[in-house]
Amino acid sequence: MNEKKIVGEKAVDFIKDGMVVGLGTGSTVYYTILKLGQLVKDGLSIQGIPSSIQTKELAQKLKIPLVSFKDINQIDVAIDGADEVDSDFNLIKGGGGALLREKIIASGAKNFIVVVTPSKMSKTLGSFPLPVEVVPFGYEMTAKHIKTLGGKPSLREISGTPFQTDNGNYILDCVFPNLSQPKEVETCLNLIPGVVENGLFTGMTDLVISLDGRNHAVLLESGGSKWKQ
Ligand SMILES: O=C[C@H](O)[C@H](O)[C@H](O)COP(=O)(O)O
Repeated sequence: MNEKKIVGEKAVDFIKDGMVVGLGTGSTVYYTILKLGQLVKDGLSIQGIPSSIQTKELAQKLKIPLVSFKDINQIDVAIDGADEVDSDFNLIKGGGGALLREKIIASGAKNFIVVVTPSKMSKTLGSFPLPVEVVPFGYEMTAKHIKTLGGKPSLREISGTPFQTDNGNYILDCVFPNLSQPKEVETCLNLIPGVVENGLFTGMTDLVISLDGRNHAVLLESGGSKWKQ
């Protein structure tokens, strides 16, 4: 049984003909995109807007028509995975380094759906180190400023060289002992010179798709949901 496939595929139930769909990044939304590719092949007419080069290449392979921001007025639905989800549906994202483009897309979407396996759900955020995208120039100084907020940053590296995002930036993975006030931390981090964006997505999620005890997809709506049909 593939948990990611069950929750990922369920999200396509919310996609209708003619929609502009924000396509997230990662191994869970991968199944959403595969399913969308199948539906497009069968005649569904949508336009996708990808949140990473990886997703763009996948969508192109599946022949999902893509648009750019200059050609659209709004994104109808964005679908994405997450690294951690709290009880108010605030998120930590960016485990794959795509957080900036993902946040631009989610913030421009009428509705934002998050697809996660149950292991990602927690009462309070903080088990997953918070990814913060920073410009390479002076990132050591940016890291010092993050420490004053209580975070312990470490530069993300691949085989000894800094990981680079699709935007040419670095990622500092920051352990925060307490993320019970995620909105505050999200705002304060983005005020630090050198920080481009951080992986806290607060107050953005309209619907979480996860699994129940029998491994069936469940739809969870937050109290503050702004879900619009
Ligand atoms: O940068 C990556 C994204 O924020 C992903 O959506 C997140 O890391 C979850 O990915 P996955 O579904 O592979 O766990």
